[in-house]
Amino acid sequence: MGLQVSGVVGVGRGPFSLSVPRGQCVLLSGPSGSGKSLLLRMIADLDPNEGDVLLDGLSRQDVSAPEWRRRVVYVPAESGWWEDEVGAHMADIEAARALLGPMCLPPAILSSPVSRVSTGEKQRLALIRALVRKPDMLLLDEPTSGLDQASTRAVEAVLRQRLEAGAGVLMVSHHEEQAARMGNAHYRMSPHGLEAVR
Ligand SMILES: Nc1ncnc2c1ncn2[C@@H]1O[C@H](COP(=O)(O)OP(=O)(O)OP(=O)(O)O)[C@@H](O)[C@H]1O
Repeated sequence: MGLQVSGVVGVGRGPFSLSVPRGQCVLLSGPSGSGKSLLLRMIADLDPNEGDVLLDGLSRQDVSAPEWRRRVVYVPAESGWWEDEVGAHMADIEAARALLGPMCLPPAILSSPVSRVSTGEKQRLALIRALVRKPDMLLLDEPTSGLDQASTRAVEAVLRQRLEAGAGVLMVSHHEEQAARMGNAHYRMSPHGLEAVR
């Protein structure tokens, strides 16, 4: 059970193979520009690619693209916002409200204009936006980069709850300590492809 990626090639890269069992957090590190974001985007089927990607044995070819991206959600390092107000982006406003405290965010932030929200707040709100859609797999691109220690620990605690509830996480991170705290497995992206660190 979980995510199985086999022989994925695209944008002149790969083949990449890895697995993310449910309940586990898999870390992905590697030099800037080595293709970590590209791999997450290919798994979410946001960039052209070929190869087998299965969730709990179900091939992504057998579900619609929007349904695949709801189940296997990609959260970029910098998310796009298209409405004026933060709350208008949340598919489930009550579920979003319930996550504000655990993410160290003030209750009033859902009614704030996006333009008044800080970069670190937007980063956590983008994660909340993804979480309220109840994905099975979270593909997170540096979800705590630039956050202070308290906010980083808060995000990690929320992710740990999701892992305990049976979700899987594939997360780009450059922090060794975070890998030790969160990662059940760790891959490094190198010019030769993915290398298992542990
Ligand atoms: N759709 C695309 N088509 C072709 N090349 C792309 C595409 N998207 C990104 N690239 C290129 O692929 C390379 C890898 O980019 P990517 O964003 O995946 O790196 P990264 O490992 O996530 O880097 P960083 O740690 O700096 O975020 C870059 O040189 C980038 O310009």
